[in-house]
Amino acid sequence: MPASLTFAIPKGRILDEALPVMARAGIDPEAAFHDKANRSLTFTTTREDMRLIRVRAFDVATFVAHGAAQLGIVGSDVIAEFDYADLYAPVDLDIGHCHLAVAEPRDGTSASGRASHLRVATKYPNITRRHFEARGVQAECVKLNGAMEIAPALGLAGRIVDLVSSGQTLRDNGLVETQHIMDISARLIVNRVALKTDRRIAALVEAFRTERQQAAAA
Ligand SMILES: Nc1ncnc2c1ncn2[C@@H]1O[C@H](COP(=O)(O)OP(=O)(O)OP(=O)(O)O)[C@@H](O)[C@H]1O
Ligand SMILES: O=P(O)(O)OC[C@H]1O[C@H](OP(=O)(O)OP(=O)(O)O)[C@H](O)[C@@H]1O
Repeated sequence: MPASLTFAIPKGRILDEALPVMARAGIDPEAAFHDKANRSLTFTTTREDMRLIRVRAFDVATFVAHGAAQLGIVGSDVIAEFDYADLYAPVDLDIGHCHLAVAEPRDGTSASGRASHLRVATKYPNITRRHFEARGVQAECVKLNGAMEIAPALGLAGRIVDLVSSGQTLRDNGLVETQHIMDISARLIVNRVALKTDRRIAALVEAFRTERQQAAAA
């Protein structure tokens, strides 16, 4: 029996969309996975040689980049933020669509002239710094892990960089989008070394590619 493969999936909102894609690629978690009362983090699957781990979205990339998991599913926002050399994202799963944007108060309270130095609240300090640097602006990032939208009203930062989908969270918190940074969707990610050394990984990448082609043609 070959060594078990570990597939990391995020606990959050991508999960519901990811499960049917995984099922069509031949991976179904055991029934306990769907039991909300179950606190286990590791689950068996319909493949004898694969287990799933359910972790936070940012940690999916970390587990896969370090080879602790060989495969995973994560948003392209997380991939861009970490920029891990050992992480390869071969398949766009066409789920979890949203975009990353700069936003500021609708009433203009953050716009104090043409600032060359900004303070930005975000979960994405690396993407944010790169985005502003490319425009000749130095961004001082205040790292938050959620609820970025309340930062401007409380004076923590003049602007935020966060994910936007419907735009409702921005609207409900008196913010407007001022710059579109990048479109986001969820990707299959694999560890590069594992891809080179274990043929099962390449076969799984192919299974996900085929699943996407069939979904697009349907
Ligand atoms: N509003 C949205 N619409 C579509 N996709 C989104 C949206 N918000 C987040 N995503 C995608 O889902 C991923 C996980 O987001 P989610 O909000 O579930 O995680 P989280 O709760 O912020 O993370 P954590 O598990 O670390 O608390 C993001 O990395 C992004 O790719
Ligand atoms: O444009 P919208 O459709 O309103 O979606 C955007 C919101 O969705 C995400 O948050 P999430 O709901 O995942 O909560 P979080 O604060 O825990 O990240 C994101 O961080 C925004 O706050």
